[in-house]
Amino acid sequence: MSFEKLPPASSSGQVPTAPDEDALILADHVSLSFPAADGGAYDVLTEVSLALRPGEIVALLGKSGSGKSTLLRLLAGLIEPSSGSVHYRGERLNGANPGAAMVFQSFALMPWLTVLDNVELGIRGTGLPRVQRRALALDAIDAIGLDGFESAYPRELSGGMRQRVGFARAFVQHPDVLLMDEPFSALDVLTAENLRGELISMWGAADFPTRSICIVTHNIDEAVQLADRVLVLGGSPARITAEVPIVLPRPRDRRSPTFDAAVDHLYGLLTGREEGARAHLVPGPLTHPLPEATVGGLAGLVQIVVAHGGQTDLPDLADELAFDVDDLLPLVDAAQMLGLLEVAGAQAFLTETGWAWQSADMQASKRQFAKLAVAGAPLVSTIVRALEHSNDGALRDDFFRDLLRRGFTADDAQRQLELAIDWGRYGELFDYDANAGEFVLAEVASGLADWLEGDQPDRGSDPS
Ligand SMILES: Nc1ncnc2c1ncn2[C@@H]1O[C@H](COP(=O)(O)OP(=O)(O)OP(=O)(O)O)[C@@H](O)[C@H]1O
Repeated sequence: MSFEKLPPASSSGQVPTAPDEDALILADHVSLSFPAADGGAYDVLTEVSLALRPGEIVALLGKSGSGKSTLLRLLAGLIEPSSGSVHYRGERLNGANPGAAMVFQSFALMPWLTVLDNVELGIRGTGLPRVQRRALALDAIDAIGLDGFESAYPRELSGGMRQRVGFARAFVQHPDVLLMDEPFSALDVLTAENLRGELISMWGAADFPTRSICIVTHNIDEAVQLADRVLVLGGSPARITAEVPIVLPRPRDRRSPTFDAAVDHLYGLLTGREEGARAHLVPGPLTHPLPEATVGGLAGLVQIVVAHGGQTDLPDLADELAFDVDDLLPLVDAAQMLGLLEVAGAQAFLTETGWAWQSADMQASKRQFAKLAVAGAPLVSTIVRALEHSNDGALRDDFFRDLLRRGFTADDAQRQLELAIDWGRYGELFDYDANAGEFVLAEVASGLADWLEGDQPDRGSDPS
């Protein structure tokens, strides 16, 4: 592929120190809100500032739903910030970013077009003559190892090959900046590893035209493997909560202690410190949503930690279970919310409460869970309190849905209700009548009433 000659991209792992005025893309105090159902606004990002500088790969790391893809779309100029601004080479964006090309998790190919036509789409509208567009597309196809497949249709290709087409469609634009939205997460482990390796060798080649890559990921390992700098997104609305330089030479050795230390550090930032950052907020269903964890999943996690003697290294545990960080973190968050686990750095410890819960018989375990959920899970306690104050111990689900819609999308609000129902039913706090769309107070919850009215519910105290 005929890449224009450029200074070699950084392959030393050194974080470049170019000042922000040299930034290729600059986000300046960017906030973004989506319209909420009640006519208000749902804030996704707040006051995010970042610079993508020449010679660096930056990873945007955050939990699911933290706003990573939204931030990437802002950098691409596909959506406009509600406040603040995005600049490309000093020019404020007003529409699609002319220096950026995107690679999507879903590949985003046109099923009715061949590989060649899909790749050529990347430079449609550039004004280049057809012959030249074809030649460039063929070069890009060649560079990404797809020659021979020019006339194949996406349905004839494996996932890895389809993503290669996605890469070629971006590379054919010779973009200054490559914006990648979880490009490897829909691929199987080996294919993803292979493609990551190829991306890094292209990045290290002197004639690779792209000056900076920004990759969205929820995979800590991937962030440490690829990035010169990791920006951690967290909070609600999300902001950049940490910036971690990864100063490791390439190719990076996953088994090295320094690689491990970087993974542990990021794991700690994702699991622990975010809680700290939110600690000043009065916990409520909107500020402290229920993590995506069922009671069954929680019990499983606690059992595994017990099997490890009550203490475990979370990245090791994720590896051991062949889990993605995205799978494990919500369970850990939920266990922390209920006081079953404590997390320090990347280490998780079972608390006394956790030990007691896992060794209790079924009825005692349900009673304990009820107490913990009312004390630690704001949405559960909100539902119990509201039911306690209703005339007949029953309330329409719309009441809670409307409350939640002040801070969540319709889908997320529904998911919060489903999780609360799972937790509430297990603790026999309330039941949910799906036909009537009603929450109904369970008898056991009435016993919690006095305790709930107390000043500061103590997780260990008895409600009765
Ligand atoms: N067009 C939209 N309208 C309303 N809400 C949206 C829109 N796009 C995203 N959201 C909401 O914004 C929040 C952040 O979404 P986003 O996709 O950016 O998160 P993410 O960190 O990339 O998540 P994931 O890792 O699951 O892809 C989510 O709650 C999502 O539901």
